Amino acid sequence: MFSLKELLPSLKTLLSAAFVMLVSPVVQELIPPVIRDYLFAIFRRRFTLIIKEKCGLDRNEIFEAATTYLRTKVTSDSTKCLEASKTIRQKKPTFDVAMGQEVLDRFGNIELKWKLMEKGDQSDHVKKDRQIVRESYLPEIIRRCETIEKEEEMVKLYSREPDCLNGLAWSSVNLEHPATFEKLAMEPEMKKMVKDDLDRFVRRKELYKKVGKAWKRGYLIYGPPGTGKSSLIAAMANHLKFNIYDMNLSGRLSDLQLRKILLSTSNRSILVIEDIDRGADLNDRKRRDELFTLSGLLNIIDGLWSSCGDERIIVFTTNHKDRLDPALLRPGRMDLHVHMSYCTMDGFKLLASNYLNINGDHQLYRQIEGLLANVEVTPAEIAEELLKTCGSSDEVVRAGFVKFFEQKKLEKAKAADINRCRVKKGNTCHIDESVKTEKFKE
Ligand SMILES: Nc1ncnc2c1ncn2[C@@H]1O[C@H](COP(=O)(O)OP(=O)(O)OP(=O)(O)O)[C@@H](O)[C@H]1O
Repeated sequence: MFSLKELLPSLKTLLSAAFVMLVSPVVQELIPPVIRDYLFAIFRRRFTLIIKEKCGLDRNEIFEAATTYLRTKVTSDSTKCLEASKTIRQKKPTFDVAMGQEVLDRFGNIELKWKLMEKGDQSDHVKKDRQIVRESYLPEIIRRCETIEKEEEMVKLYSREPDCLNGLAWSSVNLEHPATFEKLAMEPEMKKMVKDDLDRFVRRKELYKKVGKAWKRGYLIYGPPGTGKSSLIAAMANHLKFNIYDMNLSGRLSDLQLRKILLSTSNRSILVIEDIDRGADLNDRKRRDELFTLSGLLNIIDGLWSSCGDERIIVFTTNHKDRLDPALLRPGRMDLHVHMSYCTMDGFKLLASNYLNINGDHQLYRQIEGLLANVEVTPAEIAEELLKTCGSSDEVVRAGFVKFFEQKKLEKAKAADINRCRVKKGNTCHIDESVKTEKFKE
């Protein structure tokens, strides 16, 4: 499962930053410096535009677009100090503006100087060219940023930082989860159904408009831990190139706060609410402390998204579908219910092809088929086992799996024994000592 929190940079560092853009008319290179300085002094019409990273609690889209846009500028010779980074999965390094470094840009006949600064380190200049910057240059940067993101096929993962601003602000990292539909072990028909459903959904803007329906789609993904629910969400995001918003519902949130959080999510995104069964108390929260319920949350989302116009996806995940509020399962609430099952033989073959490059038939399969029929194992467990033996001989892989399944069978027998021994007394469960087997007395 991709851990959302670990990937995030400290929000405090980010909040302390702002781009400062100094704007002035371009002075021709050909003019001798003395005259140029003189002209500059006369026609000085510079102004400073401060672009803070946050608009109150919300993300500042211009700041984010500027960061992406300036990445395409900082490799020029004029930039002396860059910040370089490259994660394992990135094909090439990324160069960002370093704190305090100036970056020059031109737009028509105006010259722009960008600087990333600590908050508070700002100065004032005379106002002019403001209109061009505001009405042409900044919209152009946002447009270019969209193009860059499309070309680089960047998918972002947004999370709420619980310790900062009461968890009302989003911060993002690039989603580098490698999951794709092709690599996902799940029922082939179900996989096809989800993929086709997504493709159909994004194609149907006009239809949604025509019938007066909000252009949104809801998925409930359910199944035991380790069956690939998070991997499926990452595969969906990678397939559509949609950003993910991981809506962690822990902590107290009022309707108003919830609205604020939801309003600051962008279009073409997947809003994820994981493990809704864990917040089982969400079902009756309203009655207890006037906070939202899951159904209430869906109502808010319906209301907000009806007016946003662009495509949105919401995904709920749960390990226990049976524990959910029936209001959530009503037809029309979630458009598609997706079951992620224990590993099947098809799933095993796909994982073996991913990890061991086994394609087509293999002698290992006949033995595994028999073993899989008797115990429930998750794709995560199989993947872990394959990782251990990956690169070894067929014999080592086979022996590894025989041992693995024996262990699983033993665990299953143990669990069955314990279940048999359990007797319910009032609200608590006890092991009935009289029927406890020798094996478990220790
Ligand atoms: N269906 C699958 N296909 C391929 N790999 C899988 C699958 N399920 C699990 N895995 C592997 O196991 C890891 C953990 O799976 P994942 O976090 O997606 O499961 P989950 O169902 O979301 O679990 P949880 O309910 O605990 O959040 C994945 O990173 C992947 O390597």
